Amino acid sequence: MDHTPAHAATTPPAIEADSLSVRIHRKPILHDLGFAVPQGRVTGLLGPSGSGKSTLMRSIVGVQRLWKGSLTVLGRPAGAASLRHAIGYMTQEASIYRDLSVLDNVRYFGALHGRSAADAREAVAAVGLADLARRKASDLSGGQFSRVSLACALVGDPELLVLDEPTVGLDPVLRVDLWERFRALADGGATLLVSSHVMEEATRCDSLLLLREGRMLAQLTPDGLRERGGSSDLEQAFLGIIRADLERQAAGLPVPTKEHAA
Ligand SMILES: Nc1ncnc2c1ncn2[C@@H]1O[C@H](COP(=O)(O)OP(=O)(O)OP(=O)(O)O)[C@@H](O)[C@H]1O
Repeated sequence: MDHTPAHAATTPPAIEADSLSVRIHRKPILHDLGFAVPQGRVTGLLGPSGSGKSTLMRSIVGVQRLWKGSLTVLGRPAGAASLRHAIGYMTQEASIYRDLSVLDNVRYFGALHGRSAADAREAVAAVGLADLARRKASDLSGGQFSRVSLACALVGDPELLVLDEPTVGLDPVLRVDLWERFRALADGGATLLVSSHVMEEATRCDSLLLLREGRMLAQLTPDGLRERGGSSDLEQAFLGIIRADLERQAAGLPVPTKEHAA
């Protein structure tokens, strides 16, 4: 199904990177990335463990210092103070208050964005925690805990949602519910950047960014991935692209870093 909104071709990208490099403790982590995340769509950020997904997300939300290149988010440099209310960010390690209830956590984050108690209840329900709204966060399971964190990112109704592995540890039914919610948010105009290890989730995205060892292997659609990777199975297709990249490296050919497809 084509989820491309009619305005997508004419609107500027929500996120644009040009020759972006990041070092941590002088160690190069992201290498000369060039890509564009379209507005009002769901973009999946996929890559093996350690490929740099979280580092890239931290760069986008403005908590990671850039070394070289540029990173523009909603038309402003990443990290600009004015972006604070426009971005919802869910980290891998849930950052919520353990001594507050589920609802109070979400109300607190909602209040920072001027949202009402009703908005907080709605966000709690959206992540399937309505029955546990009064439970203290410290008494939740790991999966429930991370869902509170997701509700905190959703409650501000931000223009851009950056979600670092939001479906890890969730049962399949809730996983499907959440992807439907992400789709509805994008249909309403929000931009979502969602990282995942699970290639099956890539089918739910409009656009995919494939990272490996800090380099952008490709930016394409799920169909483009199947075609370029030579398999209808997305996992196999990703492996096909990695193999082709390794062969290119072994042959001493230049390594592509910039992708502006999809
Ligand atoms: N604070 C740090 N100090 C040193 N190296 C770091 C630091 N943070 C990240 N790295 C390194 O940067 C690389 C990318 O890490 P990152 O967490 O961005 O990957 P990831 O794709 O999100 O991995 P995962 O899927 O396992 O969460 C890894 O090699 C990691 O060891």
